[in-house]
Formats: sequence, C-alpha cells, structure tokens
Amino acid sequence: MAPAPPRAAAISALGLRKSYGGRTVLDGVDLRVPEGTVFALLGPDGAGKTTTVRILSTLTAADEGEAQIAGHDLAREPADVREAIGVTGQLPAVDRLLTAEENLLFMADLHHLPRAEGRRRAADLLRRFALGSAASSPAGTFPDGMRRRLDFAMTLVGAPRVLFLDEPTTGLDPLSRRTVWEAVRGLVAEDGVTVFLTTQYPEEADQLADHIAVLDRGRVVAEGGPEELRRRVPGGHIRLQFADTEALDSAAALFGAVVSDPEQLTLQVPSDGGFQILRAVLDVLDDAGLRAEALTVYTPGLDDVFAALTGQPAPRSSSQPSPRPVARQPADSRQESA
Ligand SMILES: Nc1ncnc2c1ncn2[C@@H]1O[C@H](COP(=O)(O)OP(=O)(O)OP(=O)(O)O)[C@@H](O)[C@H]1O
Repeated sequence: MAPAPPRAAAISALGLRKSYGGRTVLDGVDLRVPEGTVFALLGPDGAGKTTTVRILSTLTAADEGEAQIAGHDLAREPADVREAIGVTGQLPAVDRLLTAEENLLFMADLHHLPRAEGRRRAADLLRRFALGSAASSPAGTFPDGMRRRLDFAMTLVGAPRVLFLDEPTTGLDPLSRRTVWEAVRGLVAEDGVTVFLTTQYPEEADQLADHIAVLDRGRVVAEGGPEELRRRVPGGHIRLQFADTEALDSAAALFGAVVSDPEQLTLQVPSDGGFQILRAVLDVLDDAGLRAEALTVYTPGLDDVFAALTGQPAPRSSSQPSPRPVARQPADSRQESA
C-alpha cells in the first residue's frame, strides 16, 4: 500500500524574527504544523513562546519572516487569518456579570450564529468543559480554573479551524487541567481542529502533542515526536537485578562498562531504549547461563530532554498529571521477568 500523502500545513512559518529595543526575542524560527494535529512549543519562561503566538495570530508584526495560517498569508490577509483562528486569552474575555451560558450566547451573537445554533453550541461547550452545573451562575463567582475553562470555551464558539493556546494550563487545578486536555483531544479527533499550544511543562507536551519544538532563547533547538526527542538525550539504560553477588559480578564482567550496585544487586547497562539492545542483553545473559531476577528499561523523560536542551530544570505543574499509558511514560519503567 502506498504511504499516505503528507497532510497539508495548517501553519507554516519561515525565518520569524523579532526584537524589542535591540534585544532579539525570536531569532529565525521555522515551523510547520500539519492540519488536524497538535503542535507544542515547549520552552522555559522568556523563551519567546508568547511572542510567537502573538505573531502567528496577527496581534504583533514580525520584523522578518513569513507565515501562512489556514491557507492565508499572515502579512497580506490578516483578516482571513483572524477569521480562521481562535486564541485563548484574547478579548473579549469572560464577562463576570453574565452567567457561563450568557457569556457563550454573547459570543455566538458576535459570530452572527442563528439563535438555535448558538444555543446548541453553548450547550455542547458547557458539557465539554464540565461547566453544566454552573451554567446559570454569574462567572464572577467562579473559581479561577472554572473561569479559564469558560474563557477557552468562548474561543471555540466561532468554530475556529486553527486554535492557539498560550500556556493553557499554567496554574490550573488538576480537574481543570484534565478537562482542558480532554477538550483539546476532542477538538482534534472529532472536529479536525489544528492546535498550536505553548507550554513550559514537558508532561503537557508529552500528553497532547504529535510534534514538539523546544524553544530556547528565541531559537528552536530541537523538534520531533515525543519518542524521537527522548532518544536524543543520553541516560537511557537497562537495569538488571540478580539474586546474589556471584551472579552480579559474573554479569558485570560480561558487560564491561556498566554501573554496578552491590547493595541492590543491580547493574545498569547503557541503552538507547530500542528493542535490539534489549534482545542483545538477554542473549548475552542466556549464553552465559545467567538469570536476572528483574529487568527494567529506563528511557529518559521529556523532563530530561528539556533540561539537557535548555540547561534549566523542567518546571513542574502544581500537581501530578493524570496517569498515562505505560508505553508513553517518560520515565519508562516496564517490568519484565527475565
Ligand atoms: N512588548 C514587549 N516589549 C519588550 N519586551 C518584550 C515584549 N514582549 C515580550 N518581551 C520580552 O521578550 C522575551 C520573550 O517573551 P515571551 O513572552 O515571548 O516569552 P515566553 O516564552 O512566552 O515566556 P513567558 O512564559 O514568561 O511568557 C521576554 O524577555 C520578554 O520580556
């Protein structure tokens, strides 16, 4: 079967540059985001993430470079670009005197939706963002996380094809964060929306993004899928545990340059996380008639990738993210008996 043709780009940018008062904030950023995918721009504070979003959403002009959004040229057709996109945090924000439902209906009026269609969209968004129980309360009484969810929902009333989310979950409580993540997944899977999000949390990029670009001091220093990025940094290993010192020492002699821990009776064999090396390690043990009691494969997490690429520790969200499938865990520890 012929491979699927590459998806058209919903966002493409070439050579974006921006300086403020002689200080370079974006230093030649190239990006390509295929339609119907989630792209994460991951980077520490001040890397230039918000500036990138502001440029791509027509709020700020780049000094140099060009971009196309949803088939429209950013510089020549800004009104068409604005028509196709949604941006979180953009005005009009939540009106605190109106209820959640009224805020959504107000947005529907701004987008000239017919009454019935507006009501249908408002009801759908209240459900998607777990705001149903608060539909009739004034938004001024909402806790922060709930108000941010409503703000996000309001961006969606106009059914944008391309959505920019600038740090959508920074400072959010775990329920609000999960709700936002689920909403993003639903928008992509059910509506084919393209999502461009910025985040300082590696786990958020890992959870949501098909493709991640790491931005540091105005430059994209690495990009790829989450797995691809993990393989870029050293530190992956296979950890073997033995029943006694004799087996441990025999295995250590076989593998050469390994870290041995006599107290735990473990060895760490360097690994790129691939299947080949795992098989080779098991073959070496087998051939020598040695048996490991336990085997753990450790691949570096995106936190390690972030730290290696930016020279800064990855910021942690205020709470633990929801558990993910084992196959995608960053600090992957798959237990297998050997
Ligand atoms: N309007 C402006 N005038 C002057 N400097 C600015 C302006 N906007 C951004 N900057 C500077 O540009 C740099 C990048 O800012 P930007 O907000 O794009 O970073 P960021 O990656 O989004 O970080 P943060 O998470 O802190 O928002 C920062 O040093 C910031 O102070």
